[in-house]
Amino acid sequence: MELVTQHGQQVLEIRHPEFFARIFLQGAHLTEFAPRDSDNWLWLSSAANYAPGAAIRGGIPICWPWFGDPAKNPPEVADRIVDAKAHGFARTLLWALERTQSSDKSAEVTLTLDARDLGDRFGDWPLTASIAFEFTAKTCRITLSTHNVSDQPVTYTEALHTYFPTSDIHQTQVDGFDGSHYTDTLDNWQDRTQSGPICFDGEVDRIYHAAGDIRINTPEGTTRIESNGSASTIVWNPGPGKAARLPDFPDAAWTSMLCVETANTTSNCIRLMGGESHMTQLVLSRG
Ligand SMILES: O=P(O)(O)OC[C@H]1O[C@H](O)[C@H](O)[C@@H](O)[C@@H]1O
Repeated sequence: MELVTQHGQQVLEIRHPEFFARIFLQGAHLTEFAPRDSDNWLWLSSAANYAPGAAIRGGIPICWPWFGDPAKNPPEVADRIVDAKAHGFARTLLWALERTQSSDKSAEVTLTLDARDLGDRFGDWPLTASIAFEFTAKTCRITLSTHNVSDQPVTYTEALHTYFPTSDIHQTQVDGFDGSHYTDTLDNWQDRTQSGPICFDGEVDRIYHAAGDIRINTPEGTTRIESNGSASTIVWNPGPGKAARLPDFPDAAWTSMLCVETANTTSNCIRLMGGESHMTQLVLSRG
């Protein structure tokens, strides 16, 4: 493992005989995980903005301590938000590298963020976050832990906003939500029920009130997401119109990516009593 400078940022490169991974310390942002002889399991925009304070388009941005538009969050979350950007502040701040460890089979990296250190500009969030990455030749396990360090209840929302590649979004399906309820944010936030696999034909932006065992089937094969401690899943593809409006996103790239986000949001927000913690985990595997 080596800390290097890339695009003017501190980046931890994990060069293991069995796999390669790259984590930006800003945002504790994993942009690449590739077992030996494999492509990157994560999609990364060729037009990504790596400037300090910008969110990298691709990989796994950490949305914390709120997901999405502040105004769409439960009042207990929205009331704490001072810096009214979408998806919280964790994805654009520098995390501390807490621990690294590797063996002949795996590598582990832990980074932390203490929201009490940030000052008034970010509001009153008496929370600490830690993210643990565990890589092997066959899996990528990510655990986001949140701890309420105060003696009062604190409510937050979150997402591990994973970008996946596909060679053709029209031949891509997401399995695991048949019969699940979701909120269609593109249709007045109406509640609907999924029937069969999720298919893509233009913009999709949905909050599924379900999680668990998910399969992304693309022409290249199947990626599996197992989640724990997550009760929401966001499924997003910008379609041609939104893709053209996003500055860090090539116009045609909506056909070669999708996001399936391991989350706790809207009515599945997490309310931590003083001293309590919560863990949200995803495990990626292929085949
Ligand atoms: O552009 P960003 O702030 O990174 O957000 C990218 C996307 O994230 C989520 O998936 C939301 O559901 C989308 O509505 C949003 O467009």
